[in-house]
Amino acid sequence: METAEVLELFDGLRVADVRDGMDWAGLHAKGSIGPEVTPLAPGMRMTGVARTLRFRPSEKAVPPLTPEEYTEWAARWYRDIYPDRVGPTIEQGEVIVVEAPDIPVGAIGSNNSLDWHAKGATGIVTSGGVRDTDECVMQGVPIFCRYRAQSMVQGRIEFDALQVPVNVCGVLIRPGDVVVADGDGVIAVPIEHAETVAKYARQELDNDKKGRRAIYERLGRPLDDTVR
Ligand SMILES: O=C([O-])CC(=O)C(=O)O
Ligand SMILES: [Mg+2]
Repeated sequence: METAEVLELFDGLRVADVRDGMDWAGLHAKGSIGPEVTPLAPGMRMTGVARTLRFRPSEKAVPPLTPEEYTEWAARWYRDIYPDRVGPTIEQGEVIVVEAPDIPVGAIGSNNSLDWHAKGATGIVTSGGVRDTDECVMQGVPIFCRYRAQSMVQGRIEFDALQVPVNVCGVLIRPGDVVVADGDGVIAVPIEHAETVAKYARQELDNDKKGRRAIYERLGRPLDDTVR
């Protein structure tokens, strides 16, 4: 299925609707990432097709270096050990899904998140940490993460793999799966179930709109997009 088709299928669906669609498809135990992964700021939401990335802890010792030497050494880490492999590959409508080791590193920051968004990513989800968070919130690129972290990657984590099945807090996400995220968290839909899940998610959303619209009308409350 083309990414544009997936985006159309899931357009406007809330995480709650997609969760319901997964249940209708018999996938009760699948897809929902736990409440430890949250949006960086209220109101962030995204839908897209997964492009996956995995980082791993580094076993390399940081040698004794002068601050001047450190500048060169740190640049080399980006060049040789932690190159941005995902940036050049991003296509419009993708969510960047990052499996990161459980160590306090801000592998996602205001720079790479904005760059990936400019290249077409609708947002980012990571099992790891984010830094520059005030700037990330100001920039408004949807980011869903498990924690905030201060440290840079050098001496701590390495690039491991691109476009492999990843584990995000116990949920398997494969390249090409559908990822939907909003204030309720993040859910991943196996691409082979996308049509069925979206169909019944839409049924739930339509029913919900109808029900809430009737309450709005009873209250004389002006209609908004959530009930139209
Ligand atoms: O440099 C990094 O790897 C993370 C970061 O702070 C940014 O992208 O702004
Ligand atoms: Mg930064």
